[in-house]
Amino acid sequence: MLQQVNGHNSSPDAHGRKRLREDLQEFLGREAPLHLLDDLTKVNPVTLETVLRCLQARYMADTFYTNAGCTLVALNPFKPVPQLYSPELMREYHAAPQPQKLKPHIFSVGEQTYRNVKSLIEPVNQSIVVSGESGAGKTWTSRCLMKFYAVVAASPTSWESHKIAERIEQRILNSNPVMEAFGNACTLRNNNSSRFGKFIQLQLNRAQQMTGAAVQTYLLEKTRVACQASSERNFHIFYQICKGASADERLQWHLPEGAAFSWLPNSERTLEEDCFEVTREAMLHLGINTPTQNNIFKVLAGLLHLGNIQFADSGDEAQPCQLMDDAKCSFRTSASLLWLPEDPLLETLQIRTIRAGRQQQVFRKPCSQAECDTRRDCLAKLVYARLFDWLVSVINSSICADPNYWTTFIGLLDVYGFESFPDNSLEQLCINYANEKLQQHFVAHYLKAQQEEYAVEGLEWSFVNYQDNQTCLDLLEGSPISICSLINEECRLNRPSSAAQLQTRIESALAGSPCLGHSKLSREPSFTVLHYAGPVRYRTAGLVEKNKDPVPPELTRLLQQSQDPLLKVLFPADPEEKSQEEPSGQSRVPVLTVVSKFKVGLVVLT
Ligand SMILES: Nc1ncnc2c1ncn2[C@@H]1O[C@H](COP(=O)(O)OP(=O)(O)OP(=O)(O)O)[C@@H](O)[C@H]1O
Repeated sequence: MLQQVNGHNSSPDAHGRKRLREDLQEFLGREAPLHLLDDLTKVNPVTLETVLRCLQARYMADTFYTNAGCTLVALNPFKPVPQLYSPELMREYHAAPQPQKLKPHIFSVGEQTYRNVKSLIEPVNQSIVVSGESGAGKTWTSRCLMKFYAVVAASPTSWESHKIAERIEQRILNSNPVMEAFGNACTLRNNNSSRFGKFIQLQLNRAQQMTGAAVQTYLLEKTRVACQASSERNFHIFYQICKGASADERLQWHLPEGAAFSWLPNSERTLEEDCFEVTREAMLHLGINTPTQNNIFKVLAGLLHLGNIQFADSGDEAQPCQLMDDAKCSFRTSASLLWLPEDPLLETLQIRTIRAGRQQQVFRKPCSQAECDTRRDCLAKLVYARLFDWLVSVINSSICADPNYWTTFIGLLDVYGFESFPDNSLEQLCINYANEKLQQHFVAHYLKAQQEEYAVEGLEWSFVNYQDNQTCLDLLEGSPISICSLINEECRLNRPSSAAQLQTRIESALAGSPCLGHSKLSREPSFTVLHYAGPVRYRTAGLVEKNKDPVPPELTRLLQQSQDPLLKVLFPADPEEKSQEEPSGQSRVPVLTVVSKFKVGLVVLT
């Protein structure tokens, strides 16, 4: 954020403050209404108040887009706005000699990006970064841009190629409802919150027609399958099948009306996202036929029943925990829907196998009640995450163009927005880390672009004190010690460590960072990061375990035994696989943690 323009110092003296106040009064008392200012660079003086007053005035006048130099600020109208995204308007921006001279709009950004790809002698790929906090409207905006390109980048010549293009565009648009059904959920901030990040590559041929697309996803919040914060929901698809299944399907999937599932909280609330038919239709267009769809929904129903399985404490460490009486039916139903043999399923949930010693002897250790629950949850997360990845690959194979048929691309980046909940864990840490990276990228490129523009125009300028978030990034990912490295180290050392010890380690090793706040008032062990968008308190309990994301090999092997056609694809038998019993305490564990994988993804992205 620029803090000084047109001669106002960032830390003015008394005289400077008086002048700033006068200028502020003059600006706010101007005759020309504030809502007519369509570029925030015309706001003078630039203060938080003047910028917000300008945006507020435009919002009140139903004007939701405002330029800020080369950036577009989009306000979420939170209501349908007629004609704001009509095909006629798309064509108007597309046909305009200078779209940037029209009213600020997402279509203006879309069109300029399109022309940037087109006009250059050497084709150069372009990307649009859609950023903002959760609920700001990023997914909506990305969807609008995809619709825009589906209209303007489709100008085939013959009728036949017109039909082909239509199919491609329609398929690309159909990827949205499918990915949202499986990857979005209702959170405290947003009824349709994306629980994964995505980068969509819209592929263009030499004639600038859209010939295909590819989707890359980042870090699906798979923990949501088995654990939902209060007042939040599981992924939409679970509600869709429970609410939208026909009587026949209910019978097949064992989903009688009014059945209670502990992994389906707040199902009495009906959202517009509970649209099963739309998802099915879109899946069909993407080439996922009805039998395969039914297979997917049957497996999901199996996971819902799995969530109703409870174990009773055995009271004796040497004895496995047994199923609670009222969970036996859910257990059998789940086993049958997942087409898994009952005894091995039960045993895998109850008993851990450990290899230890020189001879790599195999020990079988009954799990505690809590460990049984963890293994049950792990099984569900494993199935759901593989299913999601498989869907993305199916979508890609349906929409991706042959590399010979495209030369350039327009990228749309829609990552999860900045999050701060009462309870924040590894998911929020990764999400907010990604947002810090984007913010840094944005600031660096925005200021660079502005300076280049000023230089071309021969203007003299003086930038001071823009909000640099490097110190926060150093705290999160810096070398040699950062929050990420400390959490990774705990995973690597694989030593028993309490949440309180992790807090102490972070606080002492990173005490010098101005971005590490104190969580003195917090009862639970935690640490606070002062992000560019505000402070967030992260609970340390469970961080290391989530970062390891351990999958007991017995669970994978069990799923490889399934006779279900879909699970056979998701968990193919691997004859080469070495014996993979859980390593004993002294053995090395894989160092590829959730955080390190996520970091690699971010590096590739930026
Ligand atoms: N331009 C718009 N016009 C009308 N409604 C909108 C618009 N943009 C967003 N909304 C409304 O706001 C809701 C939240 O928007 P969206 O899901 O795009 O947020 P997001 O930034 O992607 O959030 P998250 O990071 O949680 O995924 C939408 O479901 C929709 O109801």
